[in-house]
Amino acid sequence: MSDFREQALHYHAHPVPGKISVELTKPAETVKDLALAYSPGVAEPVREIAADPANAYKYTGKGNMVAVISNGTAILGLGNLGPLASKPVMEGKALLFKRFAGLDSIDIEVKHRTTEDFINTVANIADTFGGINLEDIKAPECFEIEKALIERCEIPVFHDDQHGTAIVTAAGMLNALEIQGKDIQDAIIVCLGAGAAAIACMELLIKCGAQREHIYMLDRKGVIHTRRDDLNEYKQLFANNTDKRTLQDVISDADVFVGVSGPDLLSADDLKLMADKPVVFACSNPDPEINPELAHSARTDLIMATGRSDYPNQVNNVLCFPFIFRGALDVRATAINDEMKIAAVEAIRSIAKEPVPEQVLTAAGVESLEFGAQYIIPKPMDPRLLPRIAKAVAYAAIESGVAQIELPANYMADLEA
Ligand SMILES: NC(=O)C1=CN([C@@H]2O[C@H](COP(=O)(O)OP(=O)(O)OC[C@H]3O[C@@H](n4cnc5c(N)ncnc54)[C@H](OP(=O)(O)O)[C@@H]3O)[C@@H](O)[C@H]2O)C=CC1
Ligand SMILES: CC(=O)C(=O)O
Ligand SMILES: [Mg+2]
Repeated sequence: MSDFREQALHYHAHPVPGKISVELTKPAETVKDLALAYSPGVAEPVREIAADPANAYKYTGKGNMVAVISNGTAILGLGNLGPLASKPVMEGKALLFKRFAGLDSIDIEVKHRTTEDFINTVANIADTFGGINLEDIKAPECFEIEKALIERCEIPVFHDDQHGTAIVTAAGMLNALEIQGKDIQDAIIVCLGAGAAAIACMELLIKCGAQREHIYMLDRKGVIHTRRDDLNEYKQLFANNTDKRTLQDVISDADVFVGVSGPDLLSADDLKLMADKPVVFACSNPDPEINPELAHSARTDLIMATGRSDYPNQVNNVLCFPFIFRGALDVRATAINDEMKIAAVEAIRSIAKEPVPEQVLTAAGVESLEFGAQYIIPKPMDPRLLPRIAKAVAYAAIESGVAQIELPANYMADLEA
């Protein structure tokens, strides 16, 4: 067993199996405590909630609780390995919610026969939570699932692999193109992958200025083009009227490569075909579309990012989902809309351009970090992410009319100081 594999398994197994547990927020030591916590005291909040469901936010943990829900059909880039095998990833997302945004989170892995079964299961338990983070559900079912749940649930429902990934990709991409001296409106973009992450990333890049006709998307069968008759309605939106058919055809002179597909699918020779000063986001986890060492040995003028923690420029939805939910829940938003997503993009982008706090340098094990090719996007442990993104998102929710309560006075002020 490799040393790292052994360490990873040991980390998950000891001192207790798994990565999360439940803690109590109230005393439960005396007879009086138990009388308040359970019978007879618990009947009082029950009656209050039955009279007005909004009281669930006052008397239970609902408002600070996010469910991380998966069916294990697209676990990272490992594929459809089933709900139970997805549990370490879902516990991991719960860990990140708590560590980075103080949100309580529970993982739920759903075994189901039909897409409708899955939707019904989630819709039927949704009221328990303040928000629902859907995770690692493959395309195209993920689109139908998210749409149906948004319609049926009164709390924010957010498919992280779509929108969390898109927000972080857009923030990193706008910064990377700025550093390379390129404009997103002119950029020729190749997107390898045509699933949950790919479709959402490209749609958000278009909202940020990219031209749809400059985007070449590929799935396992090659370029998605207008003469294909096997495209689902989501891929159809990216059907390009072109004679180009292969990755090599479209990567020639491209400015941008976004990989949200699988490991080792982009070769050094492919990379050499790209235009001057390219931007390469090889975001497949755990193994990127091209290894960064190989990419940097192939050319010196590129900006390179991966989804991993152990290389510079980590383009990973961890930079978004804890913080966007924090802001959404703090104003009891009914949805996470485009205005909130764009606010998150701008907040993430701007942090990368400012001096980096000492504690981030220490955690990253480096002496300095400065906006540039090796630092296009903040590190996940940057303490500015929480106040800046949550506040921007909460304000966007209020301004766009989906907030149900006002922000508390001096919101996040102590963390911003
Ligand atoms: N860094 C980050 O933050 C994130 C990274 N990701 C990564 O993106 C990848 C996809 O995830 P997700 O979108 O959720 O999964 P989906 O299952 O929804 O989509 C996978 C897509 O990849 C395509 N694909 C797979 N293998 C190949 C191949 N050999 N050549 C071309 N296309 C291929 C599939 O093609 P087809 O349609 O033909 O089946 C499909 O369109 C994963 O590796 C995941 O780890 C995802 C979310 C966040
Ligand atoms: C990061 C993540 O969500 C993924 O790779 O699926
Ligand atoms: Mg995921």
